[in-house]
Amino acid sequence: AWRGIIEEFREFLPVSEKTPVITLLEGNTPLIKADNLAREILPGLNLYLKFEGLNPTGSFKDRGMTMAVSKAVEEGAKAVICASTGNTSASAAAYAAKAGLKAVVLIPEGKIALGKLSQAVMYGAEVVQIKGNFDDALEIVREIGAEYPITIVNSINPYRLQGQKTAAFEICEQLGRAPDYHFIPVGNAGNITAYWMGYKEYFEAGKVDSKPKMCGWQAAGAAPIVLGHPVKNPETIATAIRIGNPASWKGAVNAAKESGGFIDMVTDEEILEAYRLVARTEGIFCEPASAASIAGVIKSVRTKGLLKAGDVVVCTLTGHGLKDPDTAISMGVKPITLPADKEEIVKALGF
Ligand SMILES: Cc1ncc(COP(=O)(O)O)c(/C=C/C(=O)C(=O)O)c1O
Repeated sequence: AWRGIIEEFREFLPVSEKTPVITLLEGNTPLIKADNLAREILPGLNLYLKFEGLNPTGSFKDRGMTMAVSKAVEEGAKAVICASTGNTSASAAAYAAKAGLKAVVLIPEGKIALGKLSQAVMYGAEVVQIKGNFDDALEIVREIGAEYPITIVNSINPYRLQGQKTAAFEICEQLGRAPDYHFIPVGNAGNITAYWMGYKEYFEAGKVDSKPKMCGWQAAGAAPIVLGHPVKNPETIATAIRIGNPASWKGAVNAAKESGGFIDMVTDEEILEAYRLVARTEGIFCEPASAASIAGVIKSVRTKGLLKAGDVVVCTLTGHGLKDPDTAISMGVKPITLPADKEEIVKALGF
């Protein structure tokens, strides 16, 4: 039975027998062949979706958090802290609860998806909504972590990237090879950095004989790496990646360059088109930020002529759609309301 990513990938992780393993059995998420979606974008494309929304707290953050919290316990920490657009705080709160640690989370007031806030609250974190954005919150967390005995578990904590690189290992095992391209959303840029680390390690270990081109996607209103400068007031409906000054900026640029890939951006409209399309063609409900990777595939085909039939492309869908019910309801097909009368309903449905 699956024992969580630390036990499954121990040989590739900075853990020893002294490391307590705090796990919610994260990882082992499905790699789904998306033939219906591929047909809508580019017939013949071998498109796979790594659905990280099926992790214990509904996002990829659990991979990094099992490592960061296990190492925090090993080092005698009593409390953890993070800034978050939502998913990091949900995951930190859950793993802290499992570990018996206190969790303090700083989130941008009014800019966190409902599902994520409900998780941080339920897992028992101290939830602080700041009058500012994620970048402001991260700055404060860096200062607090430097002055007080509390472990920062944002992806500036190297153990987070160590845990997150295991998704690349799983993809290589599931595909039996590395993909030609890996498309991924980019916010604080830890995940694209972690995946590239993972693909390189698996290649160097002789587990695969190639590495993918890393293709990162920012939201047009929050695209500091694409623009080449921090964005003071980032704005996007994909609130998970509403970040103006990514902590792993260098790692992301390095991943794109070393792999022969790139970092580009997609508009909110393109993100929402992809968000709806993947749900309607594949029955997969991801959150808006995750759909940036699919919007990137669509843009790459439509405007960049980048991909061709036969290419093996993996998109990471980073979070579950249930995280952000408000966006789903506002962007989905409107429900109709009718009296509880069969005839009325049958008529309205045009049977
Ligand atoms: C669904 C979802 N998709 C993509 C990203 C971007 O990953 P990174 O580029 O590694 O930051 C996030 C990130 C969220 C936070 O940064 C946070 O929770 O504080 C996310 O939740």
